[in-house]
Amino acid sequence: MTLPQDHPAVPARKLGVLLINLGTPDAADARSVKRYLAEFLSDRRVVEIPPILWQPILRGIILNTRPKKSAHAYGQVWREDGSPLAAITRLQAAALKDAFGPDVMVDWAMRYGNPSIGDRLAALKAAGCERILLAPLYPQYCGATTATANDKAFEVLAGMRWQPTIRTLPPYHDDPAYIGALKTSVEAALAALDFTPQAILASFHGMPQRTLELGDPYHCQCRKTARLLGEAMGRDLIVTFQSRFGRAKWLEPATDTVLESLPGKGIARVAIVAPGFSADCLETLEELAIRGRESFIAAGGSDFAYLPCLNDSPESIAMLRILILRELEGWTVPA
Ligand SMILES: C=CC1=C(C)c2cc3[nH]c(cc4nc(cc5[nH]c(cc1n2)c(C)c5CCC(=O)O)C(CCC(=O)O)=C4C)c(C)c3C=C
Ligand SMILES: [Fe+2]
Ligand SMILES: [Fe+2]
Repeated sequence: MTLPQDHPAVPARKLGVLLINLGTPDAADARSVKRYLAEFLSDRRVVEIPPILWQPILRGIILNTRPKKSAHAYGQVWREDGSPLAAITRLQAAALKDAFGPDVMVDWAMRYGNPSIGDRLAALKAAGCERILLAPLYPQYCGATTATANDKAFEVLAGMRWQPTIRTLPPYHDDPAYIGALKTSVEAALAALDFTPQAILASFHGMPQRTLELGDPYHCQCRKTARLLGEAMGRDLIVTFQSRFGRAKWLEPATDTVLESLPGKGIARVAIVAPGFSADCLETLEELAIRGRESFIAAGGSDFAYLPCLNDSPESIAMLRILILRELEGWTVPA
């Protein structure tokens, strides 16, 4: 879109972009994981059970059992520069900073844990950003991810006497820039394999089935992403949902169930990609790449490849730059 002649561009203002992802513990130990899970699983956008019923279960059972198990899982994927999710989001912010130059400040935050949305919003404001784009890095909109990230930012803004002006990044599940970046990334990863997969799974994080019935667009947006990616690649993808949590019915089919069923159907060579995660994390590196592989091979599979997320690859940064620039339109000053 170009601005009409009689509608001049706004004067120069310092612009800020805050990349937001889910959150992760500060360290791969049970104490840190407990602190992180307590915050995450107390979010009413994530667990929609009334607190009077849920908090005793969370405090009495889950926070006494899960942290140790999860800390072990985090330990298997932890990097020298920290939790993969945080390390990769930091790299994405640094690459975008280079891509935008000095007129746009780029920072990053986590919805749960550190660096917090409150601290980073305050830092952008203190650095003189009068206009800030909140960019939750979830291609598919979900109340439990996109909405709660924005809620937290607006909660922080509610405490500011002089608020910056705010925009939010829309979901980009069907954006040609995103589908194109996925196609480039997946095809490059497939070309580097030493086997030819008979099937490719597109595994998305699951959600309770009830959220679909209540009108959350997440499930439909996941399916649309997979359809468009499949069309772009000229082959069908098997859509599955992973990381089931709790006793309620979750979206199906479940990634683990499908993986284990494939060898029995004559499919012994698979590749799996997780297009809903903008950065690799516990749920991809441990649940898919380690446990998924183990269960597929144990079920009789012969070859398994986990294809990485977009992360800070050149195609990912080029895509994010396009999506972000579009939202900054009218805020930017023509060169
Ligand atoms: C990408 C979208 C995500 C949706 C939708 C989502 C929903 C959701 N998740 C849980 C419970 C857990 N998720 C955990 C980790 C986790 N989840 C996402 C993304 C989505 N979650 C990411 C990126 C991560 C990885 C974090 C990391 O540190 O690498 C965990 C913690 C790990 C564990 O103990 O297994 C839990 C718990 C629910 C209940 C939910 C929707 C209702
Ligand atoms: Fe999750
Ligand atoms: Fe998990």
